[in-house]
Amino acid sequence: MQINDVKMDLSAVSATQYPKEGLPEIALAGRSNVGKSSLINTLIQRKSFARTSSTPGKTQTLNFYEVNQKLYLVDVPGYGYAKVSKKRRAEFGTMIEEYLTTRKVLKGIIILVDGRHAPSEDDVSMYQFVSYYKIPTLIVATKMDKVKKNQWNKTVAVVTKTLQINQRDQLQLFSSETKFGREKVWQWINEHL
Ligand SMILES: Nc1nc2c(ncn2[C@@H]2O[C@H](COP(=O)(O)OP(=O)(O)OP(=O)(O)O)[C@@H](O)[C@H]2O)c(=O)[nH]1
Ligand SMILES: [Mg+2]
Repeated sequence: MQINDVKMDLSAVSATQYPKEGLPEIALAGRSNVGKSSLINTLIQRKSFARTSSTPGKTQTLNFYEVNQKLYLVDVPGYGYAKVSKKRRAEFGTMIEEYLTTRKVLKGIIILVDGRHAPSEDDVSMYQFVSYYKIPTLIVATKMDKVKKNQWNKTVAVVTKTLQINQRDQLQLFSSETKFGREKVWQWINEHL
């Protein structure tokens, strides 16, 4: 997809701060440091529009990025970050849950997992949560530039089995380094708006 226009619209921690429900939204979730903000930058072809960091816990609010005046990509804070206090983690949980369960214009969610490892318990919980609410989901296994090509089938098998991906959802291998999978992710997004 060609990107003509991106705007970082706003950051929100609760429903009163979300943008008015004009455009469809696609959210990105996953463990801290898995590469959510990097995926957004790859999709919109900007190097560091969404702020990324090698230190986990960079994204701490729901960040709404408006693309081509057509949709919002919503960067969600990462889960499973051990250094965040229990209280803070509970607040994050509430913020993410509120967004995912109440947002009418949410059309789909992209859950990122690290293609180098089996999905974690947190990943499994997250996927079960969105499946329960029947939110259309694309699983993206990222950092595939770090996985040898002859292991890619194994990544597909392990991620599919661990998450028990159901038939209405899809899995896409991806790399923000090489941009592998970018068009396929856009295709899924466009099919779900
Ligand atoms: N090799 C490689 N590194 C990646 C890839 N995607 C992200 N990274 C690196 O992983 C680190 C974390 O990336 P972010 O995009 O900030 O991760 P995030 O999921 O937004 O993290 P939080 O905001 O903390 O939840 C950075 O150092 C990125 O450069 C990828 O596809 N390949
Ligand atoms: Mg981030």
